[in-house]
Amino acid sequence: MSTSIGHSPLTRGVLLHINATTPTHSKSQFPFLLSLSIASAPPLRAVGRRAAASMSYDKQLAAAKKAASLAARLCQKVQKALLQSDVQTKSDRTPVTVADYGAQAVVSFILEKQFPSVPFSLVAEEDSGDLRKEESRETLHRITELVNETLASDETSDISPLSEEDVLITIDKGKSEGGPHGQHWVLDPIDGTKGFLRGDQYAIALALLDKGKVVLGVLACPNLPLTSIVRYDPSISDDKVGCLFLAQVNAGTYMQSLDGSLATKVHVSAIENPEEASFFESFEAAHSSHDLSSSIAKKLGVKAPPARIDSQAKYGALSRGDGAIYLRFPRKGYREKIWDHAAGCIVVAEAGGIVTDAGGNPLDFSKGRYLDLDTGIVVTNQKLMPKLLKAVQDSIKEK
Ligand SMILES: Nc1ncnc2c1ncn2[C@@H]1O[C@H](COP(=O)(O)O)[C@@H](OP(=O)(O)O)[C@H]1O
Ligand SMILES: [Mg+2]
Ligand SMILES: [Mg+2]
Ligand SMILES: [Mg+2]
Repeated sequence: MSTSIGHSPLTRGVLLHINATTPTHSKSQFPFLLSLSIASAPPLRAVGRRAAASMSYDKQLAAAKKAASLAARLCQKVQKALLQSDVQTKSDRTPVTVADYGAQAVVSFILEKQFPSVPFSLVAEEDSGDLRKEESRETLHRITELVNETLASDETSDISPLSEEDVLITIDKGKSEGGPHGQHWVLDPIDGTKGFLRGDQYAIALALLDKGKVVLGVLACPNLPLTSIVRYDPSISDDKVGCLFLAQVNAGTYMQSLDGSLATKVHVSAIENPEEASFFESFEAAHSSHDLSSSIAKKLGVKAPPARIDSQAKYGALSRGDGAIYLRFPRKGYREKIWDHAAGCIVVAEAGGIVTDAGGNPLDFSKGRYLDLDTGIVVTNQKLMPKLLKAVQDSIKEK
């Protein structure tokens, strides 16, 4: 038995409203979180453990937040009225939509414009190859319209519309190889495209690497409920949806609603007894072996059925304690890409969790576009990790 989590946004409003009884927080409590406008980004300020750190990424975090929020706006618009012609198939047979391309263009454009004096490097999933083909003319036209509408909807900016060629060039800024030197943005414009197409969970995932380490991450999850996803039943619940997770190295992870009405510090689950832990895995069985995770859960005595969720929304949900474990075991030979994990990884780590491969090694984002890891990805809190890794390694041996 399993729980599949998602909802059709066609039947639900995605705009959020502030509940009068919900506590809100002053700007001074969360200096790096609240402004969508970069112009009014707060001054650098030590926050918590970051006081000891030598480097602050406040400005980059404010820019990332603005870029991901605008990209989420574009994606929500497309998901509400998805056309058949909005979807294409890439050469690796995975789907891509006008929203994947549009979101990549929006994020790339905003980030480059924001930091004109530093070399811009972006490692992103999509490229313009297929869009430059004759048969994609209409698709490119639609993407360009979407990008221009989205950029124009940001009342803080005043830019002239992009041409189709500008959009193609902006998408292709994402071809950087990343690596261990300098700073690189890492973007998955829509993580969980299959979930997006089903009307379920997806995320805009944006991170910054500095000398090969992830130093900030933003996850925009337009369909994630503000309350726990494990108890969420979209057919009967009218919980508000739309979460933004923000993490900066040594400064913790915060969550707010996508409309900016809430900002709270989040922590991973403190559960120590695996019997009480619920676990997350991919909705798509082709992305991660459900059999292997079920044998691990059995060994640990986990009682709850797995919660199957698309995208890095799993990392976001885990960072606030909706569940305690996330297991991912792709088929042998599959190479994980850095944009599928960079933002999620820091969101969980700054909330007190650990992300490793099946051998217990931390993920290494300094090797270029791919992660080079030992079988699978394992995520949980500090207390559960030793037991979990033992169960993982025993189950892999038995396979
Ligand atoms: N055979 C496979 N094994 C593992 N991951 C795969 C896969 N095919 C695609 N993916 C990745 O799984 C991601 C979605 O993860 P999840 O299963 O957690 O929703 C996809 O991201 P995109 O949707 O950005 O392409 C894609 O990169
Ligand atoms: Mg993809
Ligand atoms: Mg992805
Ligand atoms: Mg993607």
